[in-house]
Amino acid sequence: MVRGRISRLSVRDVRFPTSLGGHGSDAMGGAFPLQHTDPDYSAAYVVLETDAEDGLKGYGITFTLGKGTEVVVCAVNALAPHLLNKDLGDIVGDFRGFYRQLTSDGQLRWIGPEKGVVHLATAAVLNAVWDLWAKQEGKPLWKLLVDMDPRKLVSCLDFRYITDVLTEEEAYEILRKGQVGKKEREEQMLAHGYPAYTTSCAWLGYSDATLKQLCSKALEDGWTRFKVKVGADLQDDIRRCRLIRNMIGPEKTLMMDANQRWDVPEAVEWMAKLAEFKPLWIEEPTSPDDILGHATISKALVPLGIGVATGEQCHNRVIFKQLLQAKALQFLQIDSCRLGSVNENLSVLLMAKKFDIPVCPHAGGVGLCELVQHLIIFDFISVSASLKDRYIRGVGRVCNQMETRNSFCF
Ligand SMILES: C[C@H](O)[C@@H](O)CC(=O)C(=O)O
Ligand SMILES: [Mg+2]
Repeated sequence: MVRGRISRLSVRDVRFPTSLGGHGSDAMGGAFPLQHTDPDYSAAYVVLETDAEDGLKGYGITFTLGKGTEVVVCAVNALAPHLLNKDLGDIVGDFRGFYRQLTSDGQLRWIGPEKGVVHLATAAVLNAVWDLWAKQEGKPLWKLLVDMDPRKLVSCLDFRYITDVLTEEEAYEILRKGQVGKKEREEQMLAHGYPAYTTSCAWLGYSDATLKQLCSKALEDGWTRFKVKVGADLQDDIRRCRLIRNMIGPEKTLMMDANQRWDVPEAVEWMAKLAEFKPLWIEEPTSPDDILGHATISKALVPLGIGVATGEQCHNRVIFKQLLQAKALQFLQIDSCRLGSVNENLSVLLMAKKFDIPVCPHAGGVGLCELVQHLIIFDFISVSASLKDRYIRGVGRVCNQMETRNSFCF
């Protein structure tokens, strides 16, 4: 039973100096060889308190990089009046309405709508609401979602702008069919976790020596799927991809990530040169807003056996809808903090199911690995019922499989 009135919303600017070690570096940003040298992994960290006696708090974040956090914190504070003094029961009782209320704020909508800083702030705030709801129900978020009646679940989602590909009734049907075999899939997740890959050995700013050392360690730890950053300098990419492919051998999976570095023809030409290293996908080959550009790249890379993955900077469900309609991606990468929290992420999971495209969430940044596992475990148990071509991003810890954990955020 949900209870309490939101009595306090606080938001903190949390930063980690990851740039000092080149962790998180990619091909976007300053000119080569500088690259994206200053990604300080950060989060706008929201805490919700209620007047209920249980003392439970809701924790929500959105992932940011360094000083961008200041702007998101400001946007979270601007959204706070929508939550303060509201009953949690009223919020989750009409969650679609509440999502609409936040994304339609008359003065904030102009700097969105449903995109950019204001949408990142919406994600942080709503992530905290979902966390609080799950905690009050005494369940991890994935379990709250898995156990929820499909009618109630679809009532939390905003289908505005996507009904041309997915209506509420179709979403309900997907979830209704997903009830079959749910128990077995839940047991499978609890016993074995979800397949995972690592990016931790091959950030662009790492020296070859660091790459080798981290890759050996990852192999020792049992990892079998590796992502390497590419896109700044072709000869450098060829050397690094050869190095990593030689180390992992021909059977293990290699993914590549260009972080939006290329124009469309350049992406195709560049990837033709990296095809010998057999990447499963090229991630973010060009601007995240260029739907038709992604479609062109996808089409050109099919004969090379390379898929296109994108989504970590995809604004909202509308862009994902068009990426799916345009056959512009083979791997869909939701981001738990860029889309409007669980509400909007679920609508994208359901569209991906309809288009039969595997979802491989973006993670790795502060808190993202924790958040996305709830979404993807729900996806497996209640929506996709498949692990084919689906991988979650892991950091450090357990190899190849993300274990299920207890809370949504921390
Ligand atoms: C700047 C970030 O570290 C970015 O490179 C992350 C990313 O692309 C990924 O995790 O994938
Ligand atoms: Mg990426």
